[in-house]
Amino acid sequence: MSVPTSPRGPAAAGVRAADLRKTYPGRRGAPAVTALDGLSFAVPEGTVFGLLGPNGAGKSTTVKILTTLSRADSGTATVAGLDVAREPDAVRRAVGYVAQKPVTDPMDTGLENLVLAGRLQGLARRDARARADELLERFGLAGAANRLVKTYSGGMARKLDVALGIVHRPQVLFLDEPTTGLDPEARAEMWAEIERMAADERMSVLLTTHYLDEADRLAARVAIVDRGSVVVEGTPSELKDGLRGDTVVVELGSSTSGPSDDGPTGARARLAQVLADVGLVDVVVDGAQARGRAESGSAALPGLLAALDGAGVEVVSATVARPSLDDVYLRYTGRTYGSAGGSQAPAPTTEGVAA
Ligand SMILES: Nc1ncnc2c1ncn2[C@@H]1O[C@H](COP(=O)(O)OP(=O)(O)OP(=O)(O)O)[C@@H](O)[C@H]1O
Repeated sequence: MSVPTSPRGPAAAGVRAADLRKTYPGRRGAPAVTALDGLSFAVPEGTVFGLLGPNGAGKSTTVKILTTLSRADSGTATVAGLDVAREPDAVRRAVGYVAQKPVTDPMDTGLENLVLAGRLQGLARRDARARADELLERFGLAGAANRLVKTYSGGMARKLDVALGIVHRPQVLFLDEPTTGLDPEARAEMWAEIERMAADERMSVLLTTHYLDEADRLAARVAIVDRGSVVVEGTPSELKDGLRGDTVVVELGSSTSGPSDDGPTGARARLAQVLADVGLVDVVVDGAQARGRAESGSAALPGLLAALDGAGVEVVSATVARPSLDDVYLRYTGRTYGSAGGSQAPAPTTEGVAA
């Protein structure tokens, strides 16, 4: 789980960030904000790397520095072997960036969008057309090449965004939330394409995502960022295997958050305590779900259900599973990762009991 520190190690051609620090000055008398506080990680060439973290953790600031849109106060970073502070123009040519917001023109066709992007990257008209055709084919958009982008489905439009980001054959691709809002089929297609780009073209991909299953499936390595630094880094398997025992998840009935003398927060705290009392660690109660880890989930379950019953808590279901990246995230940030919206659950709805 270590972060390579050699300035010219095998990771040099991918991405390497070492001890990045960045503070934004406070506006109108507000205190300064430390966005990055010694952040380090390395993306080996030709691999997908997942950068995960709660809102405000410093992911966007990191990507801005690596794509030369912002400068670090201190620390060093290389992208495709190039120093972002000393060789920004070369870095810009070496990277592709697919933002969350579409950059396509909805009133142009897919083909027109791609040809224009190629021309803007300095390709001759013929080469831009050839590259556009190649990318349309590859992303399964050839049949829709001459349709206005505004008629594309969400999945097709997102694929076109990614195609635009790689028109100039970048060595390193920054992908910000590539599948947010896509249906399962479109997500699966996008995943296959991302895997192919990394494997077949030795492209290094830095993925920021709010879907932990996406990071688990796609990323060779992930880093969890919190408060401006990497709190843990490794392969998804390493990180999950690093958590001992099983995860126990209890879905609670609607009566659970019912009347309570000290309100819902007090009810959640007491519920968390019930789980902790039967030996569960890293306990969190979040909405209608309570979870924690036990050395043996199946051994802990009868006692847990009896304790919940004794406390008058209605249980809808209880499951035991191997730890997931959600559990890793919770362990290292102390927060759960929200599902669709992606941010951590707001503090007041979550009640935890530390290990
Ligand atoms: N231009 C800015 N001026 C002042 N503070 C900023 C600026 N940009 C970011 N910040 C602050 O720096 C911290 C890190 O923000 P950053 O956007 O890098 O986090 P993030 O992990 O990308 O979050 P999100 O997932 O919400 O995009 C936050 O506290 C944020 O409010």
